Amino acid sequence: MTEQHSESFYDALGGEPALRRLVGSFYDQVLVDPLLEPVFAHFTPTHVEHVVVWLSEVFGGPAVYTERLGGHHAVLSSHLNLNITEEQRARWVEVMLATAAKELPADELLQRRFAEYIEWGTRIAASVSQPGTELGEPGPAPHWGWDGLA
Ligand code: HEM
Repeated sequence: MTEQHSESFYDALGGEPALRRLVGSFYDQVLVDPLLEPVFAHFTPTHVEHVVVWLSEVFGGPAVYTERLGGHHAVLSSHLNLNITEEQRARWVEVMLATAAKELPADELLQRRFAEYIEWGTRIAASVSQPGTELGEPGPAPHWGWDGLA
């Protein structure tokens, strides 16, 4: 943890309520975006809640995704065979970061670390989404904070 941030990354970003606002607003935009909407043809309302729970765990909140929703392996599996293009990945990032700028605190390091996770995570999602991917055992859920990937 850096000197100027005594609060945990999770608390600083506003915990689960902030992530719920972020993800809700994000999918409102994704589901009407011409490039992204076709990828989310099988979207369900539980999707939003599951992404909130995943992001909470990654950023230092409770490990509920690992305990109840299948953990890292399940998140990666959700993206298998989606065939996400680089254009779609980049658009996903663009919408997410624009939403984070509005919904998360205007702390420069917090926004930067969040953006780094999003860049990293979307590259993995797009990579495993290509045909023929075999996941193997991906290990525990990643953790991300003031110093990036823990
Ligand atoms: C940091 C990046 C990402 C995170 C944290 C993430 C997180 C998740 C999670 C937690 C789920 C499971 C939802 C559930 O259980 O219902 C999921 C599913 C999904 N994700 Fe992502 N995702 C990321 C990137 C992407 C990208 C870049 C795309 C496409 C452009 C994408 C498209 C999808 C789709 C279509 C599903 C639903 C698959 C189905 O129908 O079950 N994701 N994602």
